[in-house]
Amino acid sequence: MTESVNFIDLRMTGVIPPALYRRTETDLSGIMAKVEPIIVAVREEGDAALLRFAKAFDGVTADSMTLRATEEEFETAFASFDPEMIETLKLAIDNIRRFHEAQKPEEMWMKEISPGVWTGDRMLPIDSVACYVPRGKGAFPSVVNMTCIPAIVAGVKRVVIITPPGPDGRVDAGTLVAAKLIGVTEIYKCGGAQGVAAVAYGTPTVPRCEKIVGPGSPYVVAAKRLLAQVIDPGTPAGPSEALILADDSADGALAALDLIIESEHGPDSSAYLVTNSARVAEEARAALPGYWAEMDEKRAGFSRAVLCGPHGGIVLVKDFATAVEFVNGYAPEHLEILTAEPFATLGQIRNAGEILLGRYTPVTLGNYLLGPNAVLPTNGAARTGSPLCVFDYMKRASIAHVTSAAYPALAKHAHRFASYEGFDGHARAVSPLRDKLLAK
Ligand SMILES: NC(=O)c1ccc[n+]([C@@H]2O[C@H](COP(=O)([O-])OP(=O)(O)OC[C@H]3O[C@@H](n4cnc5c(N)ncnc54)[C@H](O)[C@@H]3O)[C@@H](O)[C@H]2O)c1
Ligand SMILES: N[C@H](CO)Cc1c[nH]c[nH+]1
Ligand SMILES: [Zn+2]
Repeated sequence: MTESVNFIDLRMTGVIPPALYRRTETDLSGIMAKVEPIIVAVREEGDAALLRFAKAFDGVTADSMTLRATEEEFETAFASFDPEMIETLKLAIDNIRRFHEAQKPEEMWMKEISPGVWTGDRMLPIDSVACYVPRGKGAFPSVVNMTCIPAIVAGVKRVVIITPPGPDGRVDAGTLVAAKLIGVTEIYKCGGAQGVAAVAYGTPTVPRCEKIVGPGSPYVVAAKRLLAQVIDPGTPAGPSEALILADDSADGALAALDLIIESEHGPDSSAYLVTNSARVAEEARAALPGYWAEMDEKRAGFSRAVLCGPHGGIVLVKDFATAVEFVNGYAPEHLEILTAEPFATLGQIRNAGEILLGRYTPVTLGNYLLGPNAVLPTNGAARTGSPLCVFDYMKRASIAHVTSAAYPALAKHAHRFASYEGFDGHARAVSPLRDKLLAK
């Protein structure tokens, strides 16, 4: 491979070309057209359609496949699983659980906001959630952890996993082991659009769920959009992306090592190193080919496609303020800060899904085991959106109580308001008519 990394030198201009903020544009219109009949088939034929699509799209060749993972599958997965990897999963699960427990709100709060007026919020878990675990481009026990643990911490009664089966008709072993360690035992072998439709409508085997969370292929994204009136589609999480922000204190070779992390997910990912240091930029440029040469061929291919293509590379800017402007304009999913004073830099960042501070906090740690959720807003959604968290599995009801002493003054104002808006029934409910009934 002779491609060279995309090197964007903006030192002569303070202007960041808007094209640099773009991610891969997945035109979903063609996919939507393919997904519609899949959804109809699942709604009308249920399990039979799921089994047919497993053969067609997941290459299942097994003669018979149960749609729900069996106890035997869990046991086989555990028996063949590397014990050291179980240790690692346990460490990740512990940290992720502790983070989300710390994040969990009080079940209820109430405050007297004016004399006799008590108001607050009550938080309750949703009844059921389907956690989508992708399998097309790899195995993702990490997604099991990130989607199921906050659900359990939130107190969701029914947590199920849906995931594409392998050609052998079985669930990926890492997914089975992580699920069991967390305490999730309902896993259904349906991926893509058919999986989303199954939990949206329910089938004889797959339960209907209130909400679906987790990243997936464009088929999953399209199905979530089409079924948004039937199932809560949660925050969309698209192709992975990261920015590495470095100043002149950074080691360019280290920055390059971390630039590769999210670029290896797939050719649809995005990743930039942005720096005001020509030395850091040049060191990173020089280091990349050596790293790619040492990597797994498929992953190196994805990384090269990203960093030598239109959605990745090295951006060299004239000063650090412009580098920060680039970060805030881009609103990355993951941001790693490699500066002399990362906590001082943090104060300048307004838009990022996850902010990792310093050279000992690479994106890889955040992806797997620090605790904060790695299912994050992508494609600039971090401007307004937040990481997946316990709140995504809970709903909030406002609560209020008025004392008899506080009622008369409030009723007078509410009556005036209702009359102004022309709501006679509203007004009568706080009129002297009520006073008479209250006095009975
Ligand atoms: N944000 C995160 O936390 C995170 C984590 C991991 C992965 N990701 C992203 O999630 C995505 C996962 O991609 P994946 O491919 O592994 O997902 P996937 O497992 O959902 O894709 C496979 C499914 O796509 C469907 N499909 C494939 N070809 C089809 C066709 N021709 N017609 C109809 N359906 C078809 C099938 O149902 C199949 O089961 C990637 O973009 C990755 O970057 C994000
Ligand atoms: N980078 C993904 C989130 O954007 C998380 C992940 C899982 N495995 C590897 N990476
Ligand atoms: Zn990753």
